[in-house]
Amino acid sequence: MLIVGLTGGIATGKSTVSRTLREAGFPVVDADVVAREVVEPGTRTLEKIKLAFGPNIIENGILNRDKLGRIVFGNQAELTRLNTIMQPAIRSTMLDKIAFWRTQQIPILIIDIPLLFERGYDKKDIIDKIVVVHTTEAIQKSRLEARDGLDSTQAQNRMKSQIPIAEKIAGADYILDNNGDKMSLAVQIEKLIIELKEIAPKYDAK
Ligand SMILES: CC(C)(COP(=O)(O)OP(=O)(O)OC[C@H]1O[C@@H](n2cnc3c(N)ncnc32)[C@H](O)[C@@H]1O)[C@@H](O)C(=O)NCCC(=O)NCCS
Ligand SMILES: Nc1ncnc2c1ncn2[C@@H]1O[C@H](COP(=O)(O)OP(=O)(O)OP(=O)(O)O)[C@@H](O)[C@H]1O
Repeated sequence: MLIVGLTGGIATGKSTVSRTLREAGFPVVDADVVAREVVEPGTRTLEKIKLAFGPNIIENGILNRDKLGRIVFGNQAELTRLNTIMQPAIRSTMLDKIAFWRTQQIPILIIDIPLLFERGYDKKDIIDKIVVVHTTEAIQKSRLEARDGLDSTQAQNRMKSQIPIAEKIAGADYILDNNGDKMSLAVQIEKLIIELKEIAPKYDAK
């Protein structure tokens, strides 16, 4: 199985790309979805978050994501505290999902993971090829503000919580430029699919 890591900066278009890949028939493991699963009501990770950030971070058993986002984005110490709790749980669930897909005899698995580089998934021990979807910072910021209803400072804080996109591009095997319209992105994705299908047989025995 060829494992393809899809990453980029916040709001540069990963979900838009992974949606298209899913529609084209590729299974996708989404780290943002996993990050929600591991804090579902009753989980040990949610309990740890409650201990670290106080009981008010949970309302009716459910994590208040907006409140936690306001605490951690823009405050490195708090973000590190959250990451220390979340990352082991996210990693272990991701590995379980990858192990499941290995039993399904599929040629290509897509891993949509915003923090691929930040979390060391670029070592090629798990992920074989890296796709980076990028935009300019100005476009990234305006799409982020529009999608999530954030003000300029909140958007900037979230962007600054990740390594610069130029470093991600430097580590990419495939690059998708999402500064244009969605049609331009779709054309690049079609080309990417052809290239991935070409190399996938080399990973059959893996
Ligand atoms: C702080 C939380 C509750 C805010 O939730 P919210 O629903 O507002 O955002 P969501 O989870 O949808 O994330 C949106 C984007 O923010 C960025 N982001 C999320 N967590 C982080 C982080 N720890 N560091 C840097 N960027 C992050 C990613 O690009 C992600 O796609 C949430 O982001 C969280 O639990 N983060 C820690 C878990 C994590 O590392 N997730 C990323 C998966 S690898
Ligand atoms: N080419 C494009 N033209 C206009 N808007 C776009 C384009 N690509 C993506 N968008 C919009 O930009 C926003 C961010 O895209 P998307 O949600 O795919 O980013 P993401 O990288 O998955 O974000 P996150 O890191 O938060 O998960 C969305 O509202 C999406 O519809």
